[in-house]
Amino acid sequence: MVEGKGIRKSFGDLEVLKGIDISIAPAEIVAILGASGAGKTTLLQILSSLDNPTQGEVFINNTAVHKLGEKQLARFRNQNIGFVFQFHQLLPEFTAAENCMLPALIGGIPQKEAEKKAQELLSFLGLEQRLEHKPGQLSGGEKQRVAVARALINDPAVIFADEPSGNLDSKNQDELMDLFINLRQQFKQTFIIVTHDEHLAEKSDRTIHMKDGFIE
Ligand SMILES: Nc1ncnc2c1ncn2[C@@H]1O[C@H](COP(=O)(O)OP(=O)(O)OP(=O)(O)O)[C@@H](O)[C@H]1O
Repeated sequence: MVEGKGIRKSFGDLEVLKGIDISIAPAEIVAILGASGAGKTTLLQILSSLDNPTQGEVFINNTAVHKLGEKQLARFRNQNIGFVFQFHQLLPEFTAAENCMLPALIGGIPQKEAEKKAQELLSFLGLEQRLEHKPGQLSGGEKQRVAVARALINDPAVIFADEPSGNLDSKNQDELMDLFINLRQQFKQTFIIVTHDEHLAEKSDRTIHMKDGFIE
């Protein structure tokens, strides 16, 4: 499903990723762990096509994403990938339902259909009473669930999450991981999650430990 071959990444003289080979199967939940500065976020950004490797290749769903042009890549991301970040990055002037449906509208789904899908997803995530709330009227856990719904709206095959629970208390952290496991069961998505939390990582199918730009 997601494959990185011989990935190296340098920022100027600093080599942050030093030759990484990684292969993640469909419907697998993988947690990437490691000390601060080990290169976890850099690897996630490259595997998810948000950044280019200095060397190496990335395949998502058998597509060589490093070879796509900018327009093709934007389209590919919209259709195939969901992103969840530590800070939910919801648009403050829009309601939960509007935030959730945005990627569907960008992908060309008609408004009514996008609305319906957003309602279904938010209800599935226990937010049926919050559809018209704006992010400022939601709790941290609720905001993060809206962000998860937004990541799921185009039925992506793979979800990349960078410290998705980093901003949540331990109860909400647990709930978020259980949600990912539940979603994988329902929709068979692949989840690749950068986390500092060993407890969360224990619930994943596989943990990958990074150290100084290598996989241990
Ligand atoms: N755009 C950039 N320009 C220069 N250096 C960068 C850039 N992005 C990351 N780095 C450096 O690359 C190294 C790895 O960063 P990265 O964010 O991948 O680590 P991480 O393992 O995710 O750490 P953390 O757990 O603290 O988020 C760090 O030393 C960081 O300073």
